[in-house]
Amino acid sequence: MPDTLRQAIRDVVDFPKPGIIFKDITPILSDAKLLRRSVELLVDTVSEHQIDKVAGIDARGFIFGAPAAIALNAGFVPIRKQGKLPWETHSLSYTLEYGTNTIEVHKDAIKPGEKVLLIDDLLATGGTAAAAIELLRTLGAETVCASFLVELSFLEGRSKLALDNVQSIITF
Ligand SMILES: O=P(O)(O)OC[C@H]1O[C@H](OP(=O)(O)OP(=O)(O)O)[C@H](O)[C@@H]1O
Ligand SMILES: Nc1ncnc2[nH]cnc12
Repeated sequence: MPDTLRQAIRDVVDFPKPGIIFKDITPILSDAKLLRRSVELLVDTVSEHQIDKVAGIDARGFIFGAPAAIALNAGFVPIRKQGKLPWETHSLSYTLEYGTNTIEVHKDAIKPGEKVLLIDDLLATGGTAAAAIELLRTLGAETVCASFLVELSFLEGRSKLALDNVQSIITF
C-alpha cells in the first residue's frame, strides 16, 4: 500500500516558488481507500495506550491528525499559524523549505507530562516540526513520536528533530 500511496502523489514543479518541487497529496485525499489507509498507517506508528493527545500542524496536519486522534482515543490539539487561535498562546517562528512562518499553540492545550503524537502530512527541512516539538516542550508535554505521511529524506529534516521516534510512511 505505501507504493500505491507514493504513486498517487503528484509533483508540481516551481510551486509555491521557483525551484521547489511540491508534493501534492490531494489525489490521496480524494480517494476513499487511500485516505483511510493513510490514517491507519499513521495510527499504527504508535500504541493506543501511549498517547493522550495528537497534535496536528496547520493546515495539512489537521486532515490526518484529527481522525488519528479519534482512532487512538486521544484528544486533538491544533498547532496553528499565527493569529488564528483565540486564547492565550505560546508562539515560535521558524524557517521551512519555501519561507518563514510562525506557529502557535494554546497554553492550556496539554497538561504537563501528557504523552503526545505529533502528526503532519510532510517532513521536508524539518523546520516546522522542530518548532512544533519545541512548542509542545514549552507546555511540558512529552512528544513520544512524530509521524509523517511523506518524508523528503534528501532534505535531512529528521536530523533537526530531537526525537528518537520519527516515522514516515512514504519516503522520497
Ligand atoms: O519540513 P519543512 O521544511 O518545515 O516543511 C514542512 C511543512 O510545510 C508544509 O506546510 P505549509 O507551511 O506549506 O502549510 P500548509 O499545510 O498550510 O500548506 C507541510 O504541510 C509541513 O507542515
Ligand atoms: N516540497 C514540498 N511539497 C509539499 N509540501 C512541502 N512542505 C515543504 N516542502 C514541501
